[in-house]
Amino acid sequence: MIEAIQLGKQFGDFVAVRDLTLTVQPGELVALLGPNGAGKTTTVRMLAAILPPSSGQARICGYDVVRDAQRVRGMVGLLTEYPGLYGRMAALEYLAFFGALLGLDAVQCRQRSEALLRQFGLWEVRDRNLESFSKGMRQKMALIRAMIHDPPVLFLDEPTTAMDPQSARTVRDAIGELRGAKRSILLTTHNLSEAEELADRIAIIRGGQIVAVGPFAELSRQLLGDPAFELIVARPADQARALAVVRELVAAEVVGHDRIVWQTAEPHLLNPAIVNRLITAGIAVYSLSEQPRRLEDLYLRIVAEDEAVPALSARG
Ligand SMILES: Nc1ncnc2c1ncn2[C@@H]1O[C@H](COP(=O)(O)OP(=O)(O)OP(=O)(O)O)[C@@H](O)[C@H]1O
Repeated sequence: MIEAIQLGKQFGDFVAVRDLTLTVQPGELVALLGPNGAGKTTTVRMLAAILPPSSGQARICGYDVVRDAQRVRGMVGLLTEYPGLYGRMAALEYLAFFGALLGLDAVQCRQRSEALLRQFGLWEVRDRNLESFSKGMRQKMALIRAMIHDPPVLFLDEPTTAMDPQSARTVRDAIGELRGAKRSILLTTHNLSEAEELADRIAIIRGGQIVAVGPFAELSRQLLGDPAFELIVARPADQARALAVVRELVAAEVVGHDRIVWQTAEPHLLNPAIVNRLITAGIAVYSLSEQPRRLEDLYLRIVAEDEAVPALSARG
């Protein structure tokens, strides 16, 4: 479990992280999102006991990141954006070397290396030097390295940045596989669809402060309002009449050239009524569908705010 309580970091006069309170439960993956310079990496480095906080507290599985820093480092796995790997070492050899640095028993380390290399499809290339690996393979190796001591907490700092789509997919699938029942994972990323795909909860940080936290669906409802629906008529000539029919029941607008859009908290009552009226008016419906909510809309809404928005659903 990861716990941050009013965590803060100052570099000289500059406040990089302020009053950050966040919990990641065992078995949970939380995505920490925010613009460049928002304080994501600084937060991760404090939580991983690499950088001492200026204020507040953080605990990893109950151990304080300052008082028990050494123990905390043994409990976390950290994947950074540009992990340095020793290119002249073979994959298996590298894991043995790294495991020894972490004080792992050689036999256990070898077993765990084999299991992870097999899990990530790298067992066949275990004797190849890492410099011959593709970017996706290297990032998978970095993930295996972060996992070699089976840490209960994993920090993934922009794990797929600057990767081609196929390598990013491979790494994303690997992250999906790492979500053990008991592991807490904190992921920072600029890739919003990645966060949407992987995260149980989203935390958005801006100017060093968390401004929203919660499951995506919950934050969407809070910030983007009621679900939105769009209707397309089969014959373009019917559109003006269809808009008038819909507007008898709900405020609607035309979006793009052919979509009639409205929001409602009671779609199960309203939408059948709209369809009935359209049929009675002899208007053929091509489609009626719910507009998908995208994390990008939510993120831009929050991050683009000029004024500080109050913390939302701070179920830290
Ligand atoms: N060692 C340091 N000394 C001074 N300022 C620092 C230091 N490390 C980070 N900062 C500043 O703290 C702020 C937060 O940086 P941080 O790297 O945590 O942001 P980030 O959210 O990870 O950004 P990005 O998305 O660009 O990686 C930035 O303004 C950065 O310049």
